[in-house]
Amino acid sequence: MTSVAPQLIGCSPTHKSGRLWELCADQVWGDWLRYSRTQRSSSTVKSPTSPKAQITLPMRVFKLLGVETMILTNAAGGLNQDYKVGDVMIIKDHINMPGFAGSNPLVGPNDERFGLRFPCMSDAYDRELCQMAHDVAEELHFGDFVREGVYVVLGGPSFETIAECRMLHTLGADAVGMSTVHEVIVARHAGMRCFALSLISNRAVMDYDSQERANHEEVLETGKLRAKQLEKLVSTMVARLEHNNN
Ligand SMILES: O=P(O)(O)O[C@@H]1C[C@H](O)[C@@H](CO)O1
Ligand SMILES: Nc1nc2[nH]cnc2c(=O)[nH]1
Repeated sequence: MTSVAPQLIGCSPTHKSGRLWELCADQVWGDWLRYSRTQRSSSTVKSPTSPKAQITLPMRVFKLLGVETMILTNAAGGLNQDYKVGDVMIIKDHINMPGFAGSNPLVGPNDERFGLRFPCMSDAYDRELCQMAHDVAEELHFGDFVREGVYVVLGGPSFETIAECRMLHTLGADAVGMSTVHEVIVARHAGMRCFALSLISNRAVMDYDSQERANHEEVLETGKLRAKQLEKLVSTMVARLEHNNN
């Protein structure tokens, strides 16, 4: 899901134990399966066990564990021409491109225990947490590589064509990737606060004369270069959140 593991906030060490995780996953998963079997036998309602519902199941498990705030990270290609490889983008908003074609993790029967049938997404990324990230970045002297922008998700796993990159940039996206948005939609549906960062691991190729080619090796290399600083940024935010909660 992410190049740097998603951070769990507000969870005691016991909560992170594998066994408890399995129990919660079993419970949620079992409920889903039972529910979808009933729905299938009595109507034409779509099964909730779509791939997107499956990959976002951990968000619901986090919710059941009492997690209130989600911090997610990803690697993304930079569409914004001012961005450099190694920049870190605070995600202020997203474009759910698969959603335009009806692929949304919430497609299927709505489980009212988690949230509304039609959840709002205009407040998907918590503004207070974005501001906290800017403040922490300044304090850590990371200001010169921390940005804020719009993330667009595509289905992957192929990287984009030049025409696609140009189109995405025109649509208002600053970075393009393959994850995070589905998790944020499910987390917001369940009422969790969300904050997300993109590491700009490569430049999206926008020019037919360019010799640049998106490749996974560069993504991994950039991830290694910034890992320590990203860890510092996120762990400082977590400490501040814990302090503010006490
Ligand atoms: O952090 P994510 O998982 O979004 O990373 C992107 C998608 C692929 O895993 C990888 C491609 O290089 O980067
Ligand atoms: N779709 C997409 N995902 C990425 N993940 C890291 N870099 C990229 C990219 O250029 N495009």
